Amino acid sequence: MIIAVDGPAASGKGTIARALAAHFGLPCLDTGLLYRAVGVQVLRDGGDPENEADALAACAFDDALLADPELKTEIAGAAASRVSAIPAVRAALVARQRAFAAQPGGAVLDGRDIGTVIAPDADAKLFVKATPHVRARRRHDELVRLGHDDISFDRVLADIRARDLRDSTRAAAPLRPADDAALLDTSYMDIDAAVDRAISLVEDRLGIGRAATR
Ligand SMILES: Nc1ncnc2c1ncn2[C@@H]1O[C@H](COP(=O)(O)OP(=O)(O)O)[C@@H](O)[C@H]1O
Ligand SMILES: Nc1ccn([C@@H]2O[C@H](COP(=O)(O)OP(=O)(O)O)[C@@H](O)[C@H]2O)c(=O)n1
Repeated sequence: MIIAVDGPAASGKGTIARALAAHFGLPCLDTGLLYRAVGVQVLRDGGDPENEADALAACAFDDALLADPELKTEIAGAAASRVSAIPAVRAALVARQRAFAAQPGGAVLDGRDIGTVIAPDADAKLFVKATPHVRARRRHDELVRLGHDDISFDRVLADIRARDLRDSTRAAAPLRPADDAALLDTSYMDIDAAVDRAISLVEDRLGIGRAATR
């Protein structure tokens, strides 16, 4: 069983994807980390995240980078958003994501194009959203918790708006809900409520569990 979870920055898709994976006993891949790793690698190499050759060279990053706390910064997020608009970079990362999705038993993947490009035949698709202000508040709180308290709320909000615009207007695999995705607006839900709703929506799609017996 493949579950695709997409949505904009700090909508809660990663939290929901991990909870769904735990609930259904599936492995989970945060695909944003791959793009963040490419973005950080370009910067470390002294390259330009919008230069195709620089970004493509960075796709050969060492997997140890995926666990580096630097990937969580807004600088990494902005660099990820830039490299991810380059079709050759997306192409270089597709096989790894599809292989993860295709493992026996299935998987949960979260990102921007899981339901549209990586796993268009996923058994269940969610598109998680929330208002920019709510997302910026969540991301700012998270950054402060992680010790990155040198960034203002207004800066995080501006970064999120810029990333939303770049991610949804690019030609290659733009951020958009798949036609058959269930929409989940978490603006006024706490984590428990959002996870509970996500499980119900997936069960609904699969025709199992609570939703089927309601
Ligand atoms: N429904 C929610 N209510 C409050 N905080 C949330 C909610 N969902 C996620 N968060 C918090 O917001 C931050 C971003 O969530 P995350 O799942 O990483 O988002 P995304 O993967 O979409 O970027 C995290 O600190 C997470 O704990
Ligand atoms: N499947 C994906 C995942 C991320 N990305 C890009 O990578 C950036 C960082 O993704 P992320 O999921 O780690 O970011 P957050 O939503 O956690 O802030 C996004 O802004 C996208 O530009 C993408 O293009 N496709």
